Amino acid sequence: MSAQRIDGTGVSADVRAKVAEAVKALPGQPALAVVLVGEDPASQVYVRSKVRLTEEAGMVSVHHQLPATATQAEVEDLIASLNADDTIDGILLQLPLPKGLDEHSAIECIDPDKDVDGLTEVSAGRLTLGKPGLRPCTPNGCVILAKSALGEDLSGKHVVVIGRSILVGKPAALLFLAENCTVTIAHSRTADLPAVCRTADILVPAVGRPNMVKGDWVKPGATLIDVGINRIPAPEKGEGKTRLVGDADFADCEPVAGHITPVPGGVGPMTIACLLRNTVLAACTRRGWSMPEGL
Ligand SMILES: Nc1nc2c(c(=O)[nH]1)N[C@@H](CN(C=O)c1ccc(C(=O)N[C@@H](CCC(=O)O)C(=O)O)cc1)CN2
Repeated sequence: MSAQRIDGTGVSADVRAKVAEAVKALPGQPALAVVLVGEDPASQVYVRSKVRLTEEAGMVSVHHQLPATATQAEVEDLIASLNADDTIDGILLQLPLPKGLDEHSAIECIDPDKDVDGLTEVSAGRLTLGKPGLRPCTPNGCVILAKSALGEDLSGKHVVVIGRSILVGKPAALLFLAENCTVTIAHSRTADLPAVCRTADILVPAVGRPNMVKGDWVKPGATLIDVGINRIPAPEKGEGKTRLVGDADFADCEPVAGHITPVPGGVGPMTIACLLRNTVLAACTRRGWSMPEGL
């Protein structure tokens, strides 16, 4: 038996369609400001997608580009001006920042009510305390994909998240906990990692190590939500060519798992869909609009 593939591209398109429907019913247009510092090619691609998909969902998108030589003060002054701009509902600072800039300090400048990435300390605190707030996009996407495979009720499932990053691992663990899952966070110092992974009903590798999770790390029938998006050399495609792979060895895990996300086309597209959803939620909260149903 081979695992059923979880179609992240399709699920993310459904989320974006719901966002677009919700936007039509609002009394005004939510606005997202995207800040890109420097010219990292991957970040440029992601920012272009964010701008295009924000507009396709019927929202306003404002793109701010700063040079790689921008100072910490210039980045933080721009964020402060976006905080003060009442027409802006969401602020996204594209990561990573160029070397020499302090990401944490810059993120902390974002008004938590406009923090559509869910990365400020206030957003993290709200998530930890189970209070309403804006949730980090990639982890939110993981939960939505798990539900698309297993149904709305994830309670009692044992989730093993591999990785403890602030962007994915820790918030993913908290989001699955909020779904009444039993959660284990595994990491580089975890003893007998394969054995821990084999206890998971839902396995969420988020470490950025290509093909690390092997088939014999997966409990038969388990759901594998692969957060890793790693570019590796692909000499079979020609000299200098590359391809994307996840943190799980797909060919090895697919015969064992019950459901599995591919890379590309799994968790990645959910990140932007959840960002658009957060932009609507931020606009509704800030402007006192009632929250659209079904979002
Ligand atoms: N401020 C943030 N910066 C970054 C985040 C984030 O959530 N907030 N996440 C990543 C990059 N990212 C969005 O910004 C992102 C990554 C991947 C994808 C995606 O759809 N990937 C495709 C493959 C794309 C390709 O061919 O390269 C897939 O997995 O199918 C979307 C968004 C780091 N920075």
